[in-house]
Amino acid sequence: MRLSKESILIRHCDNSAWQCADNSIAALRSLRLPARNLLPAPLKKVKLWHMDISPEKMLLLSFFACLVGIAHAYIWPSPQLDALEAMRFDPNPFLAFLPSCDADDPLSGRSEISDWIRTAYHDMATHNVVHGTGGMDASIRFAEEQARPEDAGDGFQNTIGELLKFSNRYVSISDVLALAAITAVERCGGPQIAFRGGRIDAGEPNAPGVPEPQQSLDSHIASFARQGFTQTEMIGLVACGHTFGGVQHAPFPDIVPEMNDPNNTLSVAHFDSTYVQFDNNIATEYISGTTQNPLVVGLNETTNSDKRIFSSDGNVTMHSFADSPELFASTCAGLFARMLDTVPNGVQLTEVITPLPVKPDVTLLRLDTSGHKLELLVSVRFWNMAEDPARIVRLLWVDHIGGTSNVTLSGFFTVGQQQQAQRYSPPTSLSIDAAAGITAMRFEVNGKLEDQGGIGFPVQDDVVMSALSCFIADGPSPGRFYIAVRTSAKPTRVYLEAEARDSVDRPIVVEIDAVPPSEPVAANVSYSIWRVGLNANQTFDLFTVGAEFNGVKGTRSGLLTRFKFPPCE
Ligand code: HEM
Repeated sequence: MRLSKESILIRHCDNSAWQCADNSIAALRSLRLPARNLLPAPLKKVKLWHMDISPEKMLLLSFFACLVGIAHAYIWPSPQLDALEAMRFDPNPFLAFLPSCDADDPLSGRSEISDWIRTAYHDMATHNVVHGTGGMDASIRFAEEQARPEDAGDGFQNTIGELLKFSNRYVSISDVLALAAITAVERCGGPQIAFRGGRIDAGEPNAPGVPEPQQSLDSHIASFARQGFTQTEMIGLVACGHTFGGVQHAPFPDIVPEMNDPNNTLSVAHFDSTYVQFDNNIATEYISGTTQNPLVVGLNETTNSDKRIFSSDGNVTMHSFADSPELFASTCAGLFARMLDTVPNGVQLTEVITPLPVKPDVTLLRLDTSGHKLELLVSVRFWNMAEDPARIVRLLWVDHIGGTSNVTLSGFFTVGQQQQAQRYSPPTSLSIDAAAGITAMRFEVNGKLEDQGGIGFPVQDDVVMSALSCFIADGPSPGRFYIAVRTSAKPTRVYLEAEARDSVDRPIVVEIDAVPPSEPVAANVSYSIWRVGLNANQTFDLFTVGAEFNGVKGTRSGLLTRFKFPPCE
């Protein structure tokens, strides 16, 4: 196996073998290999990614796995997909942060999760399907957009203020906004919604384009058409969104009067009677004539936009929603997904993020202070696996000289969103002979091998952090950092990739070069130590290790925090 410069287009294997053939044809074509015996089928580019295995092997594995019906989410590791998958499924600060479905302050009448859903819609609604501009790109974070009458209210500012910090180089601000809306719907009684990553954050505000309540039905139909939705889909999307929240007096005094209600201090007129829950009451109450929706029964007919929209097809769509909560839920799942996947031209979303059945997590791989041992902090998560104290899980790892070592894993506990998952890890970090190193991991579960269909879980130990690194808590410098470079590897550059933000808050990476040792490295030493050259006031918390080989750059570690190292003396 060697580092491949090829990029393979692989499409997630759904359920059918022909779909898989589709994927494999795409991959074959990308490799310029003949695909004579396969039926041609429409191809869709989904994701470009680089693997640490030869593309030919990857292709064959993908194809045969698909043909025998083994659906795979993606091949580990893939830094972006790993990060998106973890944010979607693992317990993490983002999911822990999301509030409950109840009103943020039960007496305010307002609910935070509704803000997140409305924020996602307003971000998307600038899309122009003809020109391919606007869409889910987090342009709603710009004060200029928020100041427009079409974006009245403080919900956008609040949402961005709360969620922006969860974005990073792999999960854009707009990915976070999309996932927040999805999680809000799913947690509050709604259907599962497909989540893709890969949105790209705008560098400036988009052209205006969010519909407003006082506008005519014709202009709303035209507006949704510009966004890429038919009239029927418009009715659906508005009903799906307006199953949450309501209209607040402060930004819309002409629609909702001051209520002077101690149980609704912000004077919010809700769209339905269950405004913190996803259900079809928005439709049943509308059809039964009991609705209090301020955009249906508001005193000012001009601003009754929901009334005009819902009745625009003779109430056919709303009747169908009222008759079937299941139809409403499945329609909303599809429409929300389309809304969130509406992106500017040129943005290539990932495949739908599904949980990896077996997912290692290399928290840290570093050379110890003696220079003779590699310390590996690793765990593995098995998705949809029930608890079983009698289960025996082993980690086997392969080294550079053809040896295999193993350790029995323990300390499992239940993790995961939506389904049961089990995480196993060695009792302590593994101490690996530095000369032998590590090239790949495999797992054994009650004797059954888990190795990604034979390719194993590759580990790169050519450029790793050195345990000589240390952090400074409060100082102009974040610490002193050293990178260990395997003597057999000949990188042209080695650097830290520090997480930072650009002038418009987009996550970026700042490369900080490391310098090689000035003295020649002794022949019997496995790693040379490179020193990272920090400028004054160059601060960061999160970083990865980067290396360049003959002009090809690659990230060599998971996201590390400088606090993983001891304080500097
Ligand atoms: C013609 C189209 C639409 C119009 C005119 C419209 C209008 C409004 C208005 C005036 C509000 C009150 C905002 C506030 O008081 O802060 C609101 C709230 C809301 N809208 Fe829409 N909307 C439309 C479509 C949509 C769509 C398609 C979605 C989502 C799919 C959506 C989701 C929401 C949500 C969740 C709220 C509640 C916000 C909260 O309670 O904080 N809306 N909408």
